[in-house]
Amino acid sequence: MRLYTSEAMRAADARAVGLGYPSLLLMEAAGRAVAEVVARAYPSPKIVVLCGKGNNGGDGLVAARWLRLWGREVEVYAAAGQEGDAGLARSALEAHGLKIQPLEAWAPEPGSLLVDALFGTGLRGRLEGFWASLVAQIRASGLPTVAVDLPSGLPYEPHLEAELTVALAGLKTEHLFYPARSACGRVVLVPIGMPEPALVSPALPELLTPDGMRRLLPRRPGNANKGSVGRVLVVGGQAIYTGAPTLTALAAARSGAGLVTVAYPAGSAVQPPLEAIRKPLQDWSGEGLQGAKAEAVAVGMGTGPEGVAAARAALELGLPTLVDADALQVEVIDAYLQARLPTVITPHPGEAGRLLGRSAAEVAQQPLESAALLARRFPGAAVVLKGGPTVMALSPVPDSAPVLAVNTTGNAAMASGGMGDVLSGIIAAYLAAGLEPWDAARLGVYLHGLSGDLIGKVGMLAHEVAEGLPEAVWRLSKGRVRGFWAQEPEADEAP
Ligand SMILES: NC(=O)C1=CN([C@@H]2O[C@H](COP(=O)(O)OP(=O)(O)OC[C@H]3O[C@@H](n4cnc5c(N)ncnc54)[C@H](O)[C@@H]3O)[C@@H](O)[C@H]2O)[C@@H](O)CC1
Ligand SMILES: Nc1ncnc2c1ncn2[C@@H]1O[C@H](COP(=O)(O)OP(=O)(O)O)[C@@H](O)[C@H]1O
Ligand SMILES: [K+]
Repeated sequence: MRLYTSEAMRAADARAVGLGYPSLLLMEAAGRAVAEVVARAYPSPKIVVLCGKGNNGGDGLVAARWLRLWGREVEVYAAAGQEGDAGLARSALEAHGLKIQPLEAWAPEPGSLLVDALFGTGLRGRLEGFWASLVAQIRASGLPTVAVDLPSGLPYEPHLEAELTVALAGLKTEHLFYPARSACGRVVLVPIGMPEPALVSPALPELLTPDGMRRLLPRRPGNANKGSVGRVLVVGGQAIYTGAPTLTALAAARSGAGLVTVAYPAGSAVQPPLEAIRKPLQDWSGEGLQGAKAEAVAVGMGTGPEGVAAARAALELGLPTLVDADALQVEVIDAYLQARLPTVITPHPGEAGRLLGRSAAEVAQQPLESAALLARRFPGAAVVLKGGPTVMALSPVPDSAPVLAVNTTGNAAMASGGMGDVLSGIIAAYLAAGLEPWDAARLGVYLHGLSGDLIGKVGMLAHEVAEGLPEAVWRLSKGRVRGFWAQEPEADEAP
């Protein structure tokens, strides 16, 4: 599944039409799907559909027809001058005897439900004049609103705020990224019959889906032993961040690693989990790490200024490595890539900003672009730019266009200390289990967020997210996970 910009979705529409798929069929499917979602989510109120001049308005006119045919009380207010498919949708509705009123005549009616079919992906620039005051009037009414495709006005200000948004054919950036995402409310994605070749475009970011991620889960044969399913070495810890490597080790073990070893400065207060092997080090010379039994390393968590020394010591093991936190320095990552080691880097916006020479705020405002820049700067490394949502990027070879992926799990309750350390442990466990960096990164990010969603409450702690991983993996493996865009998420899995 791909993530679209408005432009990319319009291109997909054009490809469908180019393939011979009639656009009126798409509009009919879109409008009917909107009607179905509205009818199910709002069984009783009077429905007021507000339609613009373009195809978004056309979808609203189709939805109004079906809702009326299903016996719902429907009023329609529309801009004048629909043409093409939207014009046909208008005459089809009028053929059923419904009188369409001008948009200017709309006034808020308490108890009604609004369907916002004013603007979708065709909006160019901010709303002004009549449209801006209509948006203000609708918002001031406080009436519940269902948006067709996008809340009108997005991604600019002003825009409508929807309780529910019915995304047509594919999810758009506004449905995933803040602040626009807040205006969408609950998002339900509906297919509209678009031919698959029209939808797929490798240049668009991949959206991590339950099906896609389930396929990446490593199989655990019945005769597995602790040495055969992946052993992880965690290298970190220092005076004040003694919990960080412990959380990473816990998460690696909870992700199925057969053995976890924690290497930390001797004399520090690091307390590895009971099940872990301890490796207290006298210094970061690297000698102390030799002989550690592992198939992958996680380095950098809680090392403070010793991060570079720790990462250089770990580099000598020649293993697939996850580089995090204090080890995230340009010279470290370059050294790993020069050594041709499979590498995953997991910066948060502050660390990414440091690597790119930008501010954390700039990175957080442009996560897709920033992840792509990091991938180009560090070709061969799987880049995990953490955030809500986390974005991943990989340029397989120098100067290659990065492939991008966007996570679809996780929630704001995960904004608390130690969550990143847990993510590092998960990804390291999958590296140790033999997954390629790109697969380990995507699966790890997805499961981390899924475990957080299964808890879903503010105040949850990082170690609880680690403890929840077996349940998250089990549900994913059994096909019991649905994307946030599903019409009816399973009751016991919704946050
Ligand atoms: N084949 C297709 O193209 C399909 C399109 N679909 C729907 O069509 C929508 C896109 O339709 P359109 O491309 O017609 O675009 P919209 O309906 O989103 O908006 C286009 C209209 O808005 C006006 N407009 C643009 N910017 C404005 C601004 N800043 N201020 C005031 N007016 C402005 C344009 O002049 C035009 O009349 C999608 O969001 C979706 O709802 C669906 O029907 C499915 C198929
Ligand atoms: N609002 C949010 N939505 C989704 N995930 C979030 C959100 N806030 C934080 N997270 C996740 O929590 C983790 C935080 O990582 P990080 O900042 O490195 O924490 P720490 O350094 O305390 O371990 C990341 O994986 C991030 O994606
Ligand atoms: K809309």
